[in-house]
Amino acid sequence: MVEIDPDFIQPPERRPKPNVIEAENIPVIDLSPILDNSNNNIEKNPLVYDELVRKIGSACKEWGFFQVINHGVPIESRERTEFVGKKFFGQKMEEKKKVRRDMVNVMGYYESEVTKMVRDWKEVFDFTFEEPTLIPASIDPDDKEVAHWYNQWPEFPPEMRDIIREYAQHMKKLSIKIMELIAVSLGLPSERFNDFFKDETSWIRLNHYPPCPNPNIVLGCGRHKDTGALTVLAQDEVSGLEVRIKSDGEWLLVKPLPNAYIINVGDLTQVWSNDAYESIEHRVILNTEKARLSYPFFLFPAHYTIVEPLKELINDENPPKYKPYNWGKFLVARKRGNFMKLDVENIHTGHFKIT
Ligand SMILES: O=C(O)CCC(=O)C(=O)O
Ligand SMILES: [Fe+2]
Repeated sequence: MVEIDPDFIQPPERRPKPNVIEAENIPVIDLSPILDNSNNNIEKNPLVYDELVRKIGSACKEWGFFQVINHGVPIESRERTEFVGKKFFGQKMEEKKKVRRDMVNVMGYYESEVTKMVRDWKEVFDFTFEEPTLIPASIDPDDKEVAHWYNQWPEFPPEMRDIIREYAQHMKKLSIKIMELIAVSLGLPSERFNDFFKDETSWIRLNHYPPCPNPNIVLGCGRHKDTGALTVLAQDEVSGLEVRIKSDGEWLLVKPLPNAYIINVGDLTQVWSNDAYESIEHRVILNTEKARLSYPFFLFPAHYTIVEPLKELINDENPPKYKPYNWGKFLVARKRGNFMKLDVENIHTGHFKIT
């Protein structure tokens, strides 16, 4: 057996099972009724829209995630993103480290991510959507000073900046469309969430998981939930994403469906909906032969957003299940936690739960 750095080794209860089970029945939702140029669009066919909303609502409730097809994102943009991502990660470490992230430049390359206090077998590249992104300067609740996040664009491949920027626009558009469907499915006006994203802190990550000599005791990404409103995730043809389904707590592998996107309900949607919808735990398993690339877009609101269950969704019978929290301060604390290595657990949404 090849020696593995102990920082990567998962405790026995978090290791992958020897027999991977493929998920069946994951909802696959056809978004063609809401495409700009659809023949079947909502004005022409309200029943089709109602059916779409019903499917989204039930996928959010029963699963906390689903896949979408006919989503309107041009396949060329996705392919170009995957191509430049592979080119970037294929470089020598010394080149990649030129754009390595640190406490000040939180965007860029990184190879030492930690999830739940164990190192992930992966390297990442992070890009913020708005340049610059406004963010609190510190975690101190009384400190009103604002700082800025900028991207660190690599020299190679030179076309990466334009390709990722274009792709990010498609991700934003798709994620807002899905938030609109989620809003309607909760009985709210479709644009109910939109103002939260005016000065958004959304970002894109490229995840590269190299083959691993011992995938039985190591994970590409440890179990976690995504903290934002929702995640729009693309994966290449190599499988690895597992989700922990709600009905029986079993880990199931999400087989790649060509050109589909995986949508994860995030913790924010859970809080806004006062637990009507729940975020889902997921992780990434590895294999000994093939590298894998995935690239999530994390839809995050403006830093000054006070996150709390929506007033329309709470009442005497259904009181708020979360204390309000400031999104920017939370985000800064999380980013800081990323540098605090293996001895402390990172802040998470559960800290605001009213018990
Ligand atoms: O690689 C994947 O499929 C999932 C990655 C992920 O969960 C994340 O980056 O938050
Ligand atoms: Fe995730």
